Amino acid sequence: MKKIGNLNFLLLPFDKGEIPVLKDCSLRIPEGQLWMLLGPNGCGKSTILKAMAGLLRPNQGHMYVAGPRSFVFQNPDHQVVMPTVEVDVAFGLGRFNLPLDEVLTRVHNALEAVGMDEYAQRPIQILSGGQKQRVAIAGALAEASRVLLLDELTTFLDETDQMGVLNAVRKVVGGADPVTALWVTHRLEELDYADGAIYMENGRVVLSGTVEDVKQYIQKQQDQMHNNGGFR
Ligand SMILES: Nc1ncnc2c1ncn2[C@@H]1O[C@H](COP(=O)(O)OP(=O)(O)OP(=O)(O)O)[C@@H](O)[C@H]1O
Repeated sequence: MKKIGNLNFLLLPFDKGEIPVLKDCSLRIPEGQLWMLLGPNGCGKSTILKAMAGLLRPNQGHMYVAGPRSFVFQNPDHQVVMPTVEVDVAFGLGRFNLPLDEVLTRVHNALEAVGMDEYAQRPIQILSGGQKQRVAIAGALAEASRVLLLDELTTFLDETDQMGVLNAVRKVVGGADPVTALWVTHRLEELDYADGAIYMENGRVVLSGTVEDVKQYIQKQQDQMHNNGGFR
């Protein structure tokens, strides 16, 4: 078993039904960093993320993730469901049986961390998609999650909202209390916010390294595709 900072796991061959989706996947993300996970449609990015979050159970192999973790969905309407911002962030704390003072402190700190404190009393339905994503991330932080698993958060967002979410994640990852994040994306411009990147193909991790390494790999793939008339 591998131990890697606060995000420790080893994912061995993993079948979904009869079809193996992830094959010998093992990746490493240093604690307190934001890494991006990229790859063609259907290569297994969301499956890895969901397995790490405990939303999917590998039916072969072993997996180990250290530290409390939270999954943030592509569509915030599937996650941010309470009437106001403050109540939504507090919602997940119900199961911890905390004193009210502590709930309020955690909610305030989490909203501040994602730049949404001044929206605490606002109704959820007036928020933009990116603001809702930041509320979802605040919910994870309030629950003291140390690992954020972020699945294509910006797909439905305009540029302003996209920047708001990227900056919020960057800020919490670089904060005093180390948070580690793995962010699935198709948007190459988002790579510039990352500390490192991983590229997957057909259920395998084919590259894990610097942002520059992954950019070069993608460029090479695109050049090859271009030279082959659009097909690989
Ligand atoms: N519930 C499921 N049952 C069976 N196969 C599934 C299931 N969910 C996904 N798959 C298959 O697993 C493979 C990986 O899917 P996954 O959603 O992880 O890919 P992805 O890289 O996140 O793709 P995208 O970029 O399109 O979101 C695909 O072949 C997909 O069809």
